[in-house]
Amino acid sequence: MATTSTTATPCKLALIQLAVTADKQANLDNARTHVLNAASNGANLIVLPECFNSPYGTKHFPQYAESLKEGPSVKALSAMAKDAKAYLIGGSIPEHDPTDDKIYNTCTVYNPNGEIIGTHRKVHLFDIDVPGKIRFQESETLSAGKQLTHVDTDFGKIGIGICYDIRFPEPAMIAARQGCFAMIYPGAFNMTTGPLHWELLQRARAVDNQIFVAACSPARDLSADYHAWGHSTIVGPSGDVLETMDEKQGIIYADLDLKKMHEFRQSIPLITQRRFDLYADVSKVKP
Ligand SMILES: NC(=O)CC(=O)C(=O)O
Repeated sequence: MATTSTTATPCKLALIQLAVTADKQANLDNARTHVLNAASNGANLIVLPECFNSPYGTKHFPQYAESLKEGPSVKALSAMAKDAKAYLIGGSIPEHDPTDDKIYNTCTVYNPNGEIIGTHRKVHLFDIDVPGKIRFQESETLSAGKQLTHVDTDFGKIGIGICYDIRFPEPAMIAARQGCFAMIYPGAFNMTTGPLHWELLQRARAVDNQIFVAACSPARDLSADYHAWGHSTIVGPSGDVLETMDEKQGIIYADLDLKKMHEFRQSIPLITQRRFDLYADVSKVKP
């Protein structure tokens, strides 16, 4: 297992639970106001929700999709990170890739100079059918990403997933074993799966891997087609909820203490107790 640094810069994480509307420019402006607000409160790692610039829905994705090179959202996010002088995990946006003419659910990540340091396309599409509750088929208009994403920051390495990606333990396991100290998921669970699984999955990914896990949702809008659960949450490496919130727009903060994470890993030393003679180390399996 790769080691996670103990001497990294202190990290103050902010999750921004944004109220998303049908007006893309208004969403970008609202994101900017909140990112600068979080930075003025000392946050140096700031996260936006899944689909923060568009309503969440398969019919909306083609309409709101934009190219990362030409579209307004990447430009706006880059300026936000630069002006906030903070790392920014830019939620996700419907991305149109002109090279293959496909649409992806894509998260872009920026350093404090406003440069893109990572791009994650949702790798597990949200295709579910819970009779009488919710049917959602992202694959009607979206294509799946083809790679896992880890970004290097002054705090250490961070793994990125988007929403449904959290249901699959392997990406978090691989990230932790390759030295990431956190997994961050912009996400938008709903009124059926939110109460059942939102917090449980974050705590599971955290406690299995002894890493920080955070998931950042849009605020709930009962006038929209899709009702987000909200409850953006930050979980510590022992599976403890550090901060959480209700369904309304707002910001939560937590100091991510890597020293405490390493102390906890020494108390319960899963890292040295694994039995790779009995099961595979997925972080080493060749695709
Ligand atoms: N919206 C998602 O991608 C996932 C979700 O809501 C769930 O897994 O539940």
